[in-house]
Amino acid sequence: MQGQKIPATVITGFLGSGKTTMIRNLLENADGKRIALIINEFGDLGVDGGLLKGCGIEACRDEDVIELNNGCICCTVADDFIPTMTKLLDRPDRPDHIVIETSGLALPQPLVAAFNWPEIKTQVTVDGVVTVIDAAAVSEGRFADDHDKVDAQRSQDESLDHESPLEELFEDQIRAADLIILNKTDLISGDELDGVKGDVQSRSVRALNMIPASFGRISNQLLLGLGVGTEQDIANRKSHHEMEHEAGEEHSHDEFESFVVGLGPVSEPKSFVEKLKGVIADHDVLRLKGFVDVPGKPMRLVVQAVGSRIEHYFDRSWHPGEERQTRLVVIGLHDIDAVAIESAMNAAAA
Ligand SMILES: Nc1nc2c(ncn2[C@@H]2O[C@H](COP(=O)(O)OP(=O)(O)OP(=O)(O)O)[C@@H](O)[C@H]2O)c(=O)[nH]1
Repeated sequence: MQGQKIPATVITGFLGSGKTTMIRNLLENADGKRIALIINEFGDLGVDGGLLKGCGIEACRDEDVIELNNGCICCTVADDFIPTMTKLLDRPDRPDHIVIETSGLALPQPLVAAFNWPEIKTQVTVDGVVTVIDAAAVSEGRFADDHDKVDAQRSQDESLDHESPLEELFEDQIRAADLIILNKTDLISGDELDGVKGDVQSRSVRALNMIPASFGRISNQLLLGLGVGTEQDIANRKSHHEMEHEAGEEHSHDEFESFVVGLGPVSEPKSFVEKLKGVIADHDVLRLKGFVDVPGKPMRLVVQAVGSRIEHYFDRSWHPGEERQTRLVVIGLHDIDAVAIESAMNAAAA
């Protein structure tokens, strides 16, 4: 029992694993609970907040959706997260539950540790860390594909301790978890799911609690009310980066790069999306998402790509007075060729 403290659920998981989709489901089933959302994204375009704000779900009031877009939450704890939490806690109408969506590149550990800061420790506790995993991506080996190369590098240089940045993050997010959602099971077979479970468990010394799901459809009874108080156990869940930091290395997100591409109106969205698939494949784009202005359509088009999988749909009407724009955020590894990608996207939109 955590007394009168407000429970906060931290939802983490790699880029595009399905965090926002799961949160939407959670809000749709809020059952009268007042839930405040803190959403952190990598990249300057608040797509997740933009999708949740005004989504029409009764439990999702615009003032309860707080966006933190000044970098990954794990690096901006003191400047962004703590002041945001204190402001939220000072409101006269305090929420029943707080849900924090980290960016797909965030290490959850520093965020969870922040709940031990005196400003918030007496008022909030971490109900649990929920890590969403793209089971289809794991099954395709997207987080482990550099093993041979890394092992070869290690054998050349004894001091080298780095796995691929994707694999390290994947493991850090698993190690922080109280509950793991193996999402996107609609894309894999039962045998593949068993393989994913084995792979994920092999990355943690603790026995993991894993639930398979598709489109984040999990009962709130399973998701909320874990009652763990994870902040008290954070010392046992060290990330690769914390261990490296103890060895004198600094944590940064230098391995990843994001930029926003602004384009003109797109009159042929189907063909645009087909061409984007090629751009993503040619340039190893990890994540691409944003909004598209389709002339003659009253609705805003959402484009979402996770690796080679791409989706597009109209989500809501452009608001009166809102500028109709085509803006997409692109995320990749640090050597991604932003100039070539921007020019290819311009060509795709033409
Ligand atoms: N097939 C399938 N697609 C899914 C599932 N869950 C989410 N998606 C799709 O995956 C894409 C990314 O989902 P999001 O919920 O935005 O993922 P996210 O983790 O919030 O993404 P970031 O915040 O960018 O890291 C969207 O196109 C979703 O529709 C699922 O279970 N199955």
